[in-house]
Amino acid sequence: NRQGGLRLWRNARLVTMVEGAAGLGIVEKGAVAARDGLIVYAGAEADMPAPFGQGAETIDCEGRWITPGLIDCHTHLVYAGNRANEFEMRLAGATYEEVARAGGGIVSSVKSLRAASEDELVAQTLPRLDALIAEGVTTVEVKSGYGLDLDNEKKSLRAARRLDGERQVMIRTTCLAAHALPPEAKGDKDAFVDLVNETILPAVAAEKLADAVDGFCEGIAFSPEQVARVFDKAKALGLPVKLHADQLSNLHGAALAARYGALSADHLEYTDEEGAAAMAKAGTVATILPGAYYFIRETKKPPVDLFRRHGVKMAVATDSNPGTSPLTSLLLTMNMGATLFGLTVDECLAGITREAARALGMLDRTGTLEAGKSADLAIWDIERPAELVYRMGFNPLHARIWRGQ
Ligand SMILES: O=C(O)CC[C@@H]1NC(=O)NC1=O
Ligand SMILES: [Fe+3]
Repeated sequence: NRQGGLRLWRNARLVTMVEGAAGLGIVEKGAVAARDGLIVYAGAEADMPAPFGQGAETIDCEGRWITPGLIDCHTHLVYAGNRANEFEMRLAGATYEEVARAGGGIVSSVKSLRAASEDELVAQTLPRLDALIAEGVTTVEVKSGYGLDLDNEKKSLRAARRLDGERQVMIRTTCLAAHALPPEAKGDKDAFVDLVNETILPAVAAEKLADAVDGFCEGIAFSPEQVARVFDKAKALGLPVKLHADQLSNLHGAALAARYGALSADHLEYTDEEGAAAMAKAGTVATILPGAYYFIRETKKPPVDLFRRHGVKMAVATDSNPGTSPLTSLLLTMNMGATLFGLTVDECLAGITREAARALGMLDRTGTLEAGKSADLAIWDIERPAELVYRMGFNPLHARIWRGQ
């Protein structure tokens, strides 16, 4: 019989990601014990208190590496249809403006989402979620942002919430109603922000459909002033904020996010030193999204050196979305972060575990191999952790454990 459902993974090499430990917090000859979905021990097998060994269901990991379950802390995973046609148009030389005039861009995803039922959204999202899960992802953040009216934003967030009923995964949802202007808004951004603040956010908060609120601070989207109005409302509703900031220009979105104590500011290609310093002071995580940079052939890289110098924590995520980052591999995302932006192996692995958990306000529950946290593990057929960043398009996952199962 198993002692109180105790499970023990032994004879492993641990990437604990423990804060403050040197590098990856590696423990050779390590073991992880879990009971009722929580880690009760993670460390050297020789130091493990005796009770955790007795009566446990024991798995010999045969020297394999164990990391925390991976966390994709920035996705737009719930959407309908796709925009491969735009991709072809752009390859044929069409500009973004020509694509937009042809009905492309975010607006085309809005039309597709509005035409899809909640069930259809779930069905179309599951294959993308399965691709992430196949690589050991145990927590995924999912944004709305293609509904842009009350019913369709709620439909999107309900579909996102349903994902953790369909799969063994932790889903965190974010309301990104301030993503783009819907056609019916006829260019009136301030009136749309009123709709977001007076109609959408209160209803989303009342039904607990979102764990955070996000916005797109950009010339083609919303100004810092308009984002500030949305953030004031989010704060009034008791919801944490995050921001798509300084992606295509420097509107000082990073500093704005920091001023609101945002969990994270994301993209950040055009962020300056003042923004980095403000983020460091506020503890706002910099979420690096190399997939979008790569896919839209951006040339301005996020200021990784400034983040390092100012001690800004960095997360790494897929930004999985149909327009600028149709990417569903967190492993490939790490390779892009290293190859394109010079992130180190340690920064990439921290970026999809501990720092991704921090960007979701979930560091108390996951992101490292420590007692008391959810027993979310990924077990790998690799000789050294760098292999998880080095390869492009190869998945060395041996086993994925979510809440001890
Ligand atoms: O093109 C799309 O569908 C989303 C684009 C995506 N959203 C955002 O705020 N920045 C982006 O790159
Ligand atoms: Fe995004």
